[in-house]
Amino acid sequence: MSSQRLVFVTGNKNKLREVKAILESAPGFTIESQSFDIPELQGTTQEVSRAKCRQAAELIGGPCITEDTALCFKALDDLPGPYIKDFLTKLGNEGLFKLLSGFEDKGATALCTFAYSAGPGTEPILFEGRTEGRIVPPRGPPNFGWNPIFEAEDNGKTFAEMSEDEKNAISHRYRALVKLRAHLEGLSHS
Ligand SMILES: O=c1[nH]c(=O)c2ncn([C@@H]3O[C@H](COP(=O)(O)OP(=O)(O)OP(=O)(O)O)[C@@H](O)[C@H]3O)c2[nH]1
Ligand SMILES: [Mg+2]
Repeated sequence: MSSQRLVFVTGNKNKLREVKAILESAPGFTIESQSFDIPELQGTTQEVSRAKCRQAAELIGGPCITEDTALCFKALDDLPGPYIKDFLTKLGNEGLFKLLSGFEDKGATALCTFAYSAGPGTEPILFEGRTEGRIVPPRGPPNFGWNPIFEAEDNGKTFAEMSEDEKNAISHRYRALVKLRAHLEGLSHS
């Protein structure tokens, strides 16, 4: 069976590794990457995702996917949300945990939004995946972003305490990719 080639535009090597592991685990897709750190507008997660993918399609000059990850704290009305990268860079994982020290509710949602553009000038289509959990003092190796402070409801472990396969079976990224894959498989059969 021939596989469909997809260009994933990202500046993040950890994301690329997880996307390849999830999408290339079964025949159907081959992922190539282009490394660009695309400027991200402020707005809702959907506005940020659409703008990022439109710019990526212009840069690539063809079909592509992009991904935007948000970490939403329930007590903070879903902030930091799409601004998590800056918050993590400035506060670190300890600081992010302390942000919630004044609140009983440590609940959080990891939200992944993939955007697919068929090429420059076409409107991106969005695919969202969510993992519910809570923010805890860091546990596990600090190998990727805020993995050590996000404890998933599914198994009570932080993302950092999980093996790659365990994380990739329940993650926000996996749940969004299931939807993207179904969409692309539909396209290739029509
Ligand atoms: O612990 C984590 N587990 C994850 O599963 C995960 N996915 C993303 N992140 C981090 O959250 C911010 C998102 O920002 P982001 O979506 O703009 O990513 P990015 O700028 O690194 O890459 P890209 O925009 O070039 O694709 C960045 O700090 C990422 O490192 C994660 N941290
Ligand atoms: Mg980014």
